[in-house]
Amino acid sequence: MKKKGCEIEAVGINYTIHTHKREQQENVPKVVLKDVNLRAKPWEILAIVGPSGAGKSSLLEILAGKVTPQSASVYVNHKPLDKAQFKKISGYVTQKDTLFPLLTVEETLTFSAKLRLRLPSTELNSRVKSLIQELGLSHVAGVRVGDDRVRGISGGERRRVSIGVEVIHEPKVLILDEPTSGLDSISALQIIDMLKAMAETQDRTIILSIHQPGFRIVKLFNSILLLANGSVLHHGSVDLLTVNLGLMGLVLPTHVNVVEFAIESIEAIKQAHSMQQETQSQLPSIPPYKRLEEGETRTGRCTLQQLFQQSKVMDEESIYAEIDFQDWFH
Ligand SMILES: Nc1ncnc2c1ncn2[C@@H]1O[C@H](COP(=O)(O)OP(=O)(O)OP(=O)(O)O)[C@@H](O)[C@H]1O
Repeated sequence: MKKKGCEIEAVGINYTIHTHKREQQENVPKVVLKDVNLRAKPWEILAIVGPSGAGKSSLLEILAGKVTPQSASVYVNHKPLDKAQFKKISGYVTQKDTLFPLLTVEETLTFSAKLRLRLPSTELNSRVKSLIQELGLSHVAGVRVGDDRVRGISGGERRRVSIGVEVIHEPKVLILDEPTSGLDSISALQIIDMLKAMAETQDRTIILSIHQPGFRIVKLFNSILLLANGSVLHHGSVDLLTVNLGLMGLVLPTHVNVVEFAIESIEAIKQAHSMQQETQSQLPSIPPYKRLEEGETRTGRCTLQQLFQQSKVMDEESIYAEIDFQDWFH
């Protein structure tokens, strides 16, 4: 039987908020997201990265249907998103754990199961037990969750419980805001490892945001979306990010992972973009950038800026296909 999954595609997300500052009479508009496009595939992890304030949480909130932007077209398996339907097939784990501190791990998941599933109690209990095992929480099943004031399970275990609450109904899409925030590197890796297994074994599409992922975590991501000031600077594989940075003259230092390096180099990337835009405007022979469609390839010349934009929709195979690299170096 063919495996089923959910491909998510978002096109043209624009989101502006109006903030009110005490000293100002009027609301001040702030662009949070600007023309954001993304694609997330089943069995894969798409990681949204970028400096603080880049718009990561806002983007996830929009994808999870919690916030409505001014414009966006979201498709699930090439069909326009139906919010009510999407709620049933997705889970959204917020950055902060919102759990009842006095309930045990098992009670917490049972409570969530009763709310979300209409199953006879024996089936419900067995679902909870198998999920506890999958989450690696068997050793603390009977321990209360706790919080900052009430001693309970560890921070990493609490994150797992939060994920468990959102996957009890076996959603095809899982959206997580900073699932590793506040965790040590080992616990963070264990969480991403668990999510990777959830993506690969359960046909799940995982979209998460993350701050400063370590080397071993970065290796587990299938795709990266680099955001800065609400704009996408890269959308594609980790290897493609390394290639693109290299083309901009940004050579990855040894012992620094590419995501960390890209975030540190945001200003240089933006500068390279604007230099390319300038060059482009002075070269009328270069055709204006046109977004490539699936399966379409481009022939002839291409500026660095165009290449970088193309990386939002192309994968490694096609990027090397028919681009004349010589132009950039002469
Ligand atoms: N409801 C809001 N009110 C005021 N400002 C907001 C609101 N929502 C988003 N913003 C602003 O929009 C920008 C993006 O915020 P967002 O939380 O999405 O960024 P982020 O990349 O997730 O940041 P962090 O990594 O620090 O969590 C920030 O400048 C933030 O202050």
